[in-house]
Amino acid sequence: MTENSFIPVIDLAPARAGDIALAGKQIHHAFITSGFCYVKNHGIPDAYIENLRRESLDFFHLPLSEKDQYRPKQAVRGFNALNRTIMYGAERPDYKEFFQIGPEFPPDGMESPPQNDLQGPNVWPEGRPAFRQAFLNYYQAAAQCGQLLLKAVANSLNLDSNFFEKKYHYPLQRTQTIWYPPAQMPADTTSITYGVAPHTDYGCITLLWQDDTGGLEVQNLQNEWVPAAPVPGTLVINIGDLLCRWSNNRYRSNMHRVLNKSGKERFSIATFYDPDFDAVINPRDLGLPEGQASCYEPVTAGAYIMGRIRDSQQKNKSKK
Ligand SMILES: O=C(O)CCC(=O)C(=O)O
Ligand SMILES: [Fe+2]
Repeated sequence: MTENSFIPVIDLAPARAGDIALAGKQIHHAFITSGFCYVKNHGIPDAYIENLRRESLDFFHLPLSEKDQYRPKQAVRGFNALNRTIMYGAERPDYKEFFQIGPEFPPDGMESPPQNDLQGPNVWPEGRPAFRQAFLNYYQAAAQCGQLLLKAVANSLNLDSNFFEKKYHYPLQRTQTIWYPPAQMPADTTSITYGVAPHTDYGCITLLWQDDTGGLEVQNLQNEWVPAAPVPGTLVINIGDLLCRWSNNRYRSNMHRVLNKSGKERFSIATFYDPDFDAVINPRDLGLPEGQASCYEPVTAGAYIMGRIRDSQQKNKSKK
């Protein structure tokens, strides 16, 4: 199989014009095979990407002491420094910094406290209104693209095209700008310094913009690592463990990793576009093929994602 058919490029232009069927068919093929595809004509304006890239790099290039004022107080919002995230099962922390935002809660003008651990106010660097605006513009455009992709996913599973809308009233969308400094080999060179160690994503669907540096790799059907090389004008889309579970394992949540061997910095923007905290994830609702039993009990999206986050924190603690 060529890499191209393993991670196909899907044109979203017809879907954006209202014809979802072709995208549905292509997504079905991609998600039962690699769990990955590229999408072009995704609807996120180039200017939004460029503005967020420029604003984020300006921020990441600041001294650590300045960036660290914006470290998360809750819900991983804000600036996360180098060496502070470690993937489950990994030897050493990921060699990346990232800045994360999520849905603003409580919404402007409301006083109520956050109702769960994934909610909370965003953290914004002081004196950088253009950073905030660029982030919010991208965040909203990524949500629109996420909604369109989920229509295609619904079509791909022969569901009503609005199936996921009912599960996405206040989605758990997390958008991160990620900075991979030029990698340095650790003194102990027996283990590799990953930008992101091998992992699967926790949630339903991930939308990733990557610059032209390269370094993202995906496992093929022989469990070998193959590059998901940058394709100009596209996003990389992959599914996570929650959609795999929801689809009763028909769709593949595939292992991937980042190895920045370029000797240069790398920049990417990841959006984890996940359902409402309270959305019930029940494989039976996605229509089980004839004769297939459900492999999983229903679970809420929030409980599942929080459980995965807690699990990884505990495993990492017990490693130390
Ligand atoms: O930066 C990338 O290319 C991928 C990042 C990723 O896989 C993640 O953050 O889950
Ligand atoms: Fe990932």
